[in-house]
Amino acid sequence: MLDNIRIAVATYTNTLPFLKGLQTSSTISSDAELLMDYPSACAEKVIRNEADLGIIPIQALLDIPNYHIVGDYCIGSDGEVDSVFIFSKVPIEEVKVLRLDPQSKTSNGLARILFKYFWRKDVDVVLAGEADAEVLIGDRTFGQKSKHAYAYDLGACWKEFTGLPFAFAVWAANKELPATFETEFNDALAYGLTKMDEVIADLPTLPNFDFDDYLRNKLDFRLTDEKRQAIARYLELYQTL
Ligand SMILES: C=C(O[C@@H]1C=C(C(=O)O)C=C[C@H]1O)C(=O)O
Repeated sequence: MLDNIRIAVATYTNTLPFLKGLQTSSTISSDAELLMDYPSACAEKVIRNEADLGIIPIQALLDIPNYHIVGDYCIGSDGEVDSVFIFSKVPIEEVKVLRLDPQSKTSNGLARILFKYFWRKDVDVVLAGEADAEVLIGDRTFGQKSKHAYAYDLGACWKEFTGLPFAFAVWAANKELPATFETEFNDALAYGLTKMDEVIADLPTLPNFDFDDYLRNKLDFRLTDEKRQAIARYLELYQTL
């Protein structure tokens, strides 16, 4: 039995309903420690065993031996997600250099998958420096869509490519966890999602971004069979890059 379970939680708005549930649950607050960071850093913590479970970008599942997905929820969408983009100076068919987002794992891989198999186009991929297009995820994209010549929503592009919804990140552990903990954990996530009104009421107002629409309509937190299919498809394609 683990005394103090370490949970890596993303600092993005899309994780706030889950965070509310985890902070409200007396069992989770007494048995667990919440470690807050951006998504790629949450993954590193679980990979390096500095956390026992966390919200894991699905690409990083490939780096966690014996991972197991915990519970029935994810950060996903069925089409447009409104916080995962390729912002570009030119139309997608003219992109030569693509810059990745250091805070992302899944969406960086998703952009490369889409270039290769959906747009069928070779691009140079860089981690920093000049580029004609960039991957950008999370809160840093809010209200930015109209400021770029071209914006491609990767949730929408994936749906057009596969006909499937998508799960960008899932709750996953790097070890066996007590079944009672996993049940409490999943119940806490479910409870947090019922508190959406409170989560939204606490958010600021942004000129070009609708938090209500984002959290209630664009994001889809249920880890359905179709999303599990999407994860399997993504991981298969990622390994051919
Ligand atoms: C929809 C999003 O999903 C995120 C995208 C991730 C990624 O690209 O690695 C990881 C975690 C999720 O929070 C987002 O944060 O905008």
